[in-house]
Amino acid sequence: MRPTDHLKDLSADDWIAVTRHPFTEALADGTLSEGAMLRYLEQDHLFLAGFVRLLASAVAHAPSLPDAIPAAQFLGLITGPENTYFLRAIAALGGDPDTPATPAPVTAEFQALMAQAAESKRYEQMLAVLVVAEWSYLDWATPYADRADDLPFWFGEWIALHSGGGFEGVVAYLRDQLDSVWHRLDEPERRAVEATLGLAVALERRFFDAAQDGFAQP
Ligand SMILES: Cc1ncc(CO)c(N)n1
Repeated sequence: MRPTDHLKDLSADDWIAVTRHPFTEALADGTLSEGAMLRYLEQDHLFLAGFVRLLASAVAHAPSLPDAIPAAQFLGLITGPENTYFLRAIAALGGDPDTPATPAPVTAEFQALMAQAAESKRYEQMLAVLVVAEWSYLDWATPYADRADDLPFWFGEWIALHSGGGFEGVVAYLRDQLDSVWHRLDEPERRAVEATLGLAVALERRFFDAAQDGFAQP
């Protein structure tokens, strides 16, 4: 079994909760309220700031240039079209894209986990969080890919950004990186990857749970 399949299986319950969540079901049905989508995107834009630093750290710690290049290109996508999506969608939903929201507790925990991984100097720790973030989004979004064009852009583009061949390639690359580094880890390092990856899946679940009740705002 691939190490990344083993790692996902350790969090099977949380994984299913994340990838078949009522929040993303409502998003893909177009029934999610605009207020709930706005509050989700405001919190997720804060997530993105930590994610960019984490991905940049992974670029810096990749063992070779060919290992670094797909992550570097993905960094361009996230800081380009994806960031622009955030700015357009937050504005269209009535928010102010220039004023960062106050981090909700789960957002702050996610930021702390990403900062810890980014500063760990351990490539496998960075990959543990990156694999969860991208693979779980690919899994929830893929079944809805054919609906993206029929939805308002703030729903449809969010699905399109996390499905399709290009994004599948990103996830395949991140999994390959973690699968290869896994074989060079000793037992304590493997247990540490399992712990970080499990924490990341649990936080993804709590993030959607919180998003579903508007991050505790009316
Ligand atoms: C919380 C969260 N996890 C993963 C992704 C995918 O990048 C995202 N945008 N937000």
